[in-house]
Amino acid sequence: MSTKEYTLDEVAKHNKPGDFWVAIDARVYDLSRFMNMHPGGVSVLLDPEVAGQDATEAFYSLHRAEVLDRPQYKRLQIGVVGGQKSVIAGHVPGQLSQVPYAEPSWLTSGYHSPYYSENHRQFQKAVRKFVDEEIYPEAQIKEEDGTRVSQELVDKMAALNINAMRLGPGKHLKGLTLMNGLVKPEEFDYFHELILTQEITRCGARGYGDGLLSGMVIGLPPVLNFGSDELKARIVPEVFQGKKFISLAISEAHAGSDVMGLQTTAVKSEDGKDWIINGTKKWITNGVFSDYFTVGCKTEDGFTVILVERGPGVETKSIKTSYSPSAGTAYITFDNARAPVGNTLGEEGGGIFFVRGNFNHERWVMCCGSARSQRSVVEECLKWSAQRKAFGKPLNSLAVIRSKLAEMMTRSETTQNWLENITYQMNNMSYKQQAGKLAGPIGLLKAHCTSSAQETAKDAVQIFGGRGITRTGMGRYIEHYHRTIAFDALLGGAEDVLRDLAVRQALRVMPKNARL
Ligand code: HEM
Repeated sequence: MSTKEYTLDEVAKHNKPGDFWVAIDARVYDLSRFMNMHPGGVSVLLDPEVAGQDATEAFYSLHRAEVLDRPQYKRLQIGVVGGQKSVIAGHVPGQLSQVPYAEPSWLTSGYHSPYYSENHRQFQKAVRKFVDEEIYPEAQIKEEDGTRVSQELVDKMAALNINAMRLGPGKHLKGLTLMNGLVKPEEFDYFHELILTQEITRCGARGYGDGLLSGMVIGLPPVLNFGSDELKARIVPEVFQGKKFISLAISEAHAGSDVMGLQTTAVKSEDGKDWIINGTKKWITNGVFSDYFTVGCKTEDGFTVILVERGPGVETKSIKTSYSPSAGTAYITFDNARAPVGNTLGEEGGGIFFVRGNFNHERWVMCCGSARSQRSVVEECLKWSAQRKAFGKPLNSLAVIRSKLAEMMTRSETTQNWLENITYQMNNMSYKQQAGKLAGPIGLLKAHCTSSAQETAKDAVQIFGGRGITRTGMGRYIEHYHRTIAFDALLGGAEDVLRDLAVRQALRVMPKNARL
């Protein structure tokens, strides 16, 4: 970047087509050649208040700050304005946002929390830096072009054991070096995992985010918890190391939340050595590029979960959903596909219990993501309503806008605070206690998260207007959020089903002698 100094008077001399400069935030840009390619056209630039002038306000009311970080535009800068300092705070990788409500209170200066230790804080810093530098840039590209996460990034995540940490605390972390030794495996808890999930969510690329091995997050725990020792020794390390990919294959065209209505069958071969699997699975995240599938099947004794390896009889094809194909969402067909009986996860016929248990963790992870992305929407709306002028005043001078902001902030804060309470319970309960006591609250929290997220998405589009439905430019985050918000509300159980689950669980423990 050139640091050659110019005065505003010098800049003002270059105000014609072919010889055109502007100053933006104390930096001088030569747009002489670019102006004919400018996506916003030439005429806006030739406005006497822009041509050769300090166009900072005009620029930031029409472009995201990141535009100037793109390499092709960075090189348009020829120097700086002498005696002026750049004041616009763009995003600095690894740093916390200073916008109110843009960070959870535990990360906001002057606030306190009983839940997070100094180690959590160090961990958050390291994860944010990694996400901002390594994941965020790739996420923006791949969400658009639809290709899957790069092997290079998967390898970097594996080197820090991020893949293993995304499965939460537990024996699977034993002996691993986590985040270059920042946290000891035995000290890693659900708050570390919450941090990891929330930091990754900040990328704001919903399809790519799911493509970033979320199939592993939900598909590997049944192997870890219920696979034979031989199976675990073979599968788990190669998945953690990012050499092989796995997904959870439960839902079908015939049934989603109604797990007992599934139709895929598994019968034993004549010699009793193999399962023979027939049926289909739909909406399987990461299925397109998975090597392994944790498959829910109807068997003689009920519902059995089997690890099926990609091979003869297993076909996957991409389903076009409203988010990016980089998620690898698949339709899967099993036509006489085989899996050794040793690949049975848990007891034959007993699959429903641990699939339900597995759902708790999956839903909690989704709550972590939902709470964080709502917060990012609040930040976008606070910034936009401060910089956008309507009727000669900033948008936030309108009471109706402030009222929407208040609702959004409330929803974002309630979800995070409830989530932290549940996370604390998880830290202090055994897996079995969690399955018994937290299925209802987690179901309720997830339904709350996703319904409030949908309200927030709707409000954000109103605040951003046309930009909220435009895939590029100022509203791109909001457009994406609004387009993809329904995913959270469906994946891992539909809202009504989860609310009902919570109420039924509460009714089960109602004291028989309770009276008004
Ligand atoms: C370094 C200088 C500039 C660069 C690199 C630049 C680049 C861009 C780009 C990439 C877009 C497409 C929309 C987006 O991705 O955000 C755009 C749109 C636009 N630009 Fe610029 N621009 C520059 C300066 C200016 C200035 C000084 C004005 C003055 C008013 C201006 C007015 C506009 C307008 C009106 C649009 C259309 C916005 C919309 O569709 O909402 N640009 N510009």
